Amino acid sequence: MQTINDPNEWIEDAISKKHIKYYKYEDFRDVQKIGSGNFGKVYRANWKNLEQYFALKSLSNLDNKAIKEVVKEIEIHLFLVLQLKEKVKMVNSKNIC
Ligand SMILES: Nc1ncnc2c1ncn2[C@@H]1O[C@H](COP(=O)(O)OP(=O)(O)OP(=O)(O)O)[C@@H](O)[C@H]1O
Repeated sequence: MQTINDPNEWIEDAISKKHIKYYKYEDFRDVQKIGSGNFGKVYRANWKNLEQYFALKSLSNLDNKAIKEVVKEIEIHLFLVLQLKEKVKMVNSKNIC
């Protein structure tokens, strides 16, 4: 298991390499708490002028364990997005034939 020496540095590095997209907190509005988990609280919010809701997660303690949880969640999201894109491609190719 890889050890992360400085979680803040790890996050900054992931953002600069564009592995993680950075959103300014001030661009979110109508932030409302919707739940809490082992790593912190979860809020729903709108971003900029979009009506769509986003889930914001605040980590109460940014340590190695929390970072690994963040990475795991990003991997799950990426996997689901890729699966969805494949399904859309399949539907589109069926419609073309
Ligand atoms: N994307 C989301 N949309 C709506 N509600 C969410 C979303 N993510 C989290 N929640 C709510 O916040 C709660 C806590 O979520 P969170 O992911 O922090 O913890 P968990 O998955 O329940 O447990 P753990 O802390 O062990 O990962 C969830 O149970 C759910 O009610």
